[in-house]
Amino acid sequence: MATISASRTILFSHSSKLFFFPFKPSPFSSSHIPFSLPLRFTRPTCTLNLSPYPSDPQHQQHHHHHHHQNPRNVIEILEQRGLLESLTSDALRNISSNNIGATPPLKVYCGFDPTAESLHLGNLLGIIVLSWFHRCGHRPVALIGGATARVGDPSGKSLERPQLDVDTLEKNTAGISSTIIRILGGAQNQNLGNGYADDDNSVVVLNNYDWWKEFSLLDFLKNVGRYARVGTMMAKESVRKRLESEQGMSFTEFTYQLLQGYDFLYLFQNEGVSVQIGGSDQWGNITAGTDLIRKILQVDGAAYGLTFPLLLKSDGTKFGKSEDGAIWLSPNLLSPYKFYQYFFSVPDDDVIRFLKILTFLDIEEIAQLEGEMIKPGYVPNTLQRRLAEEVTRFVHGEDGLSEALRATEALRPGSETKLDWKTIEGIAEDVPSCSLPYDEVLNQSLVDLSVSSGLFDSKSAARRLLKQGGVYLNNCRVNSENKRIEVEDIVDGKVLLLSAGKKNKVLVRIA
Ligand SMILES: Nc1ncnc2c1ncn2[C@@H]1O[C@H](COP(=O)(O)OP(=O)(O)OP(=O)(O)O)[C@@H](O)[C@H]1O
Ligand SMILES: N[C@@H](Cc1ccc(O)cc1)C(=O)O
Repeated sequence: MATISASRTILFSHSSKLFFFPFKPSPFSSSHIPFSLPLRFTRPTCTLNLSPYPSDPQHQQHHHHHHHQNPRNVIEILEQRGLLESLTSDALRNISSNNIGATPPLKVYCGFDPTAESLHLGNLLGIIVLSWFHRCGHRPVALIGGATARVGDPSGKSLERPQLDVDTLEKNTAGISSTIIRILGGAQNQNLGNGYADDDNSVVVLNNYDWWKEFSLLDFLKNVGRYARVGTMMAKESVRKRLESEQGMSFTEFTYQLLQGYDFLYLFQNEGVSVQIGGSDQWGNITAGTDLIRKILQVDGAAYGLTFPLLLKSDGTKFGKSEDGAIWLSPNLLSPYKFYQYFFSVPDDDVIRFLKILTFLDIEEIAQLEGEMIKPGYVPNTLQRRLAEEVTRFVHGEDGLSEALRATEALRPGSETKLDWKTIEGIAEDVPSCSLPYDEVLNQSLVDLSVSSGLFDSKSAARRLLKQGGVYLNNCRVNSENKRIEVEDIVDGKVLLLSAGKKNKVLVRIA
């Protein structure tokens, strides 16, 4: 919670200064005063593997020599893994080779509109691509679209987005920034005080509301709108599609591409950002930015766009938030256990593709795993387990992964893992549950509770299984027929888990 409220205060506390025009010609000028202090979150080098190789130390050693001799290019890596759809210019390949001394690091940005409380698996691709740039020595910048979320991106949407109120936007912004910081910056190491600690590992998080809130309509029309051609704007897929639809398109949504376009120009000029990345549906908005930079700043070939393909399920549908069962990245909306389970059960057909796109495992190692999959004696779900571990660790950290593993083990039929509150919470949704008042649980006989909680239909059935040693309380076998519930049986004073045999479980919550 501390993280969320801290980043929230800072994200909204800037007093932006007025816009100044004309634009400065050089994006790399160091004399500019930023409109607002960006947040930089630093993590120590020891926890972040900045090499384009996996975190496995053996592998790193193995590749170390080769790595120095033949530094790898982030664009090649993305291409190899199925993470590259389009580039605005092939010249980006040349300037993005691994920068050990050779070329200066690039600043790369990806924007996220706070239209939901949490990011989802589709949005994770942007974070992963930012992380690949980071691992190859470049600087990632995450932009929260506090302003653009008020307008609504028509890209890939057949209907106008609903208007969000300010409270919702702020809540969403807090949630999304804390996720990005947790994943890319390491929340426990965030450096809230001295914003400009400019070391290699810092992750910058900005909010575009900071520059849009003071921008007057007349200034916008004069300094941005004048350079945008309506014909070009109408030709964007996001606009064409919508104009064909019955609902049409509002002027507000029509201007979205110029807001995102100007963001790129702003970041290019004030933050030295020269690359924008996004899903393939963002192509129109990204090129709006490179166009504005060319026309307004009169610089050619200095700003680049890169898109990645949308992540699809094997049935061809997109991972998003609108359909049910969204894979949320926030542990408040989807427990690390559930998140882990999702990847543990992906079909064999998807697992290799997902390992390439969603993990940082070496491509050679993935090829080797693929080979094992078709060998006789392959234990089903071995690759899924690896996938689930890697993705859960990246998104929820080592703690989140062990929480997921503990819950998985606790739910295994016949498990005897000792249960703590966190583990029980993690599995709660997967087990039927009931609520009973404290005094109907404490001092009750286990036989009575097994019936009142719905685990058994009758006391005689409960007694029979108890005698056979088939009844478990919090995953421990109960040996006495006369067992009564004691204070310490109620985990954290809130909950206990009853099991009949290896599979039937019921969670008793204190009402
Ligand atoms: N499945 C995906 N694969 C890759 N990128 C995605 C995916 N889903 C969303 N994105 C990226 O994240 C951006 C933000 O998506 P956003 O959250 O606005 O929409 P969504 O959740 O995809 O929409 P929907 O509400 O239709 O499910 C998209 O513009 C896209 O670039
Ligand atoms: N339009 C992007 C978010 C975004 C917002 C502002 C930007 O400058 C860049 C990207 C999306 O819908 O995901």
